[in-house]
Amino acid sequence: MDSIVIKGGGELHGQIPIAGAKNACLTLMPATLLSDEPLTLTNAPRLSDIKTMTELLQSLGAEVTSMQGGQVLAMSSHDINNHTADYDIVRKMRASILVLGPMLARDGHAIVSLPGGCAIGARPVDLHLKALEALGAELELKDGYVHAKALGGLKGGIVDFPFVSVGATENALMAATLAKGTTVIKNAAREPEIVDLAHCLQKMGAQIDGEGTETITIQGVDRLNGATHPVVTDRIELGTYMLAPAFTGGEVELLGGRLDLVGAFVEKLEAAGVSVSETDKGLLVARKNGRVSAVDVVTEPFPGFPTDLQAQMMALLCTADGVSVLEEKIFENRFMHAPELVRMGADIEVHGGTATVTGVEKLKGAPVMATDLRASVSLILAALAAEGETVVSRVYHLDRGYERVEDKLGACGATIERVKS
Ligand SMILES: CC(=O)N[C@H]1[C@@H](OP(=O)(O)OP(=O)(O)OC[C@H]2O[C@@H](n3ccc(=O)[nH]c3=O)[C@H](O)[C@@H]2O)O[C@H](CO)[C@@H](O)[C@@H]1O
Ligand SMILES: C=C(OP(=O)(O)O)C(=O)O
Repeated sequence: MDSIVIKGGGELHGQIPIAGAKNACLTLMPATLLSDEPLTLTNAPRLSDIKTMTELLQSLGAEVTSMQGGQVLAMSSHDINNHTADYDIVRKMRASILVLGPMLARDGHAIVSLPGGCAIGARPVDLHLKALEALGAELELKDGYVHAKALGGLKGGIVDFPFVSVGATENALMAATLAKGTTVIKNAAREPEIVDLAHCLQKMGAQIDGEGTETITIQGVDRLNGATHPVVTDRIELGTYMLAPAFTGGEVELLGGRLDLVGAFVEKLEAAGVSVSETDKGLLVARKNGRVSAVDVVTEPFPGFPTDLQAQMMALLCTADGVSVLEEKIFENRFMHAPELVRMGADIEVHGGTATVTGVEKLKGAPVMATDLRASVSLILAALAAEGETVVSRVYHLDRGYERVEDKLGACGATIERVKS
């Protein structure tokens, strides 16, 4: 298993290009199952999760060709010749559940393994299933698999979510594009990845209104055509690298960065004393004076502060001046980075969904273990400004969501290398 070795100290200066969003690409790829014409995605990120989704789609009969080093994915799903998404692939990646809605909508049947929980929480899929039932699907859970049928085809209906779910909104949205009649999704997720999916589906001929708001209305059509679509910028990769100069001092320009993707996060960054400005090419982040200030953070669905940036923000606040309180409202077990940061000298107390961080002057390098995707990168960020050497092990988590992290940070002056084993 590879590890990442970082020697802390030294400001960062330079530019970092931001890739297309993992969480958008993983929902755009299953959309290929809705049409027998080709769907081409440009600006795809080069990540292990994309390879896993490629394998899953290929197992269902889709052709997926990766071009330009992985930045272009040409997909074609002339026929779905296997309607079962197997446990061995689904268990690797929760986004696999997103093939359920499209297969059901196109062919009226699908069998998909339940993804199960993961390190950050139980992560049930009941809302995905209820949404599909509201569109007329009959569902049965057998031997760990969801068996779904809609033999006369899906029918438009009202999908009223009790709380916001990104994944369930995506599954419902894709399924509704081919359902007969009108579907209204209430309390829909408003994440940029949902808007990106809706824009791609619109290019494929879907009739969708209200994406980016709480109510999405879909008028079902008989078939969808092919399209070419660029994957939206990864707001989580963007936020992660915006934090790098906040840890180390210096100035970094994030190429392709957009304020509208990271509004709530930027508010907190500025409150902590970090400056953010727009440039022709993206966003410029600088921390010119001493320590950052403590700030309180509550994670919420978009447009609130994203759960996927909570670990990285906590790492920053470990050396802030004062006491910060972070409340995690999306996932019940998303503080696994806290004990690892404590190994580096942080003062963090976790009670349920709340972490209280009392800033210390400096963290110290240590051997630490990545427990999940965002936890991994929070440890790398912390290590950039820590005294001495940090070795982050189990970085396969990192490779799910960040391409070439060592090259991107190394280009700005960080002392960071991947050690293969
Ligand atoms: C609202 C939110 O911030 N969602 C995040 C979530 O999306 P993801 O789509 O994975 O998760 P959801 O948005 O569906 O989950 C939101 C909440 O709803 C619960 N839930 C979800 C589905 C369901 O059927 N039943 C149920 O109870 C989840 O356990 C969670 O507490 O993780 C992604 C990866 O970290 C993030 O990029 C998303 O921003
Ligand atoms: C937890 C994440 O991804 P996933 O939902 O694929 O586990 C994430 O993107 O931070």
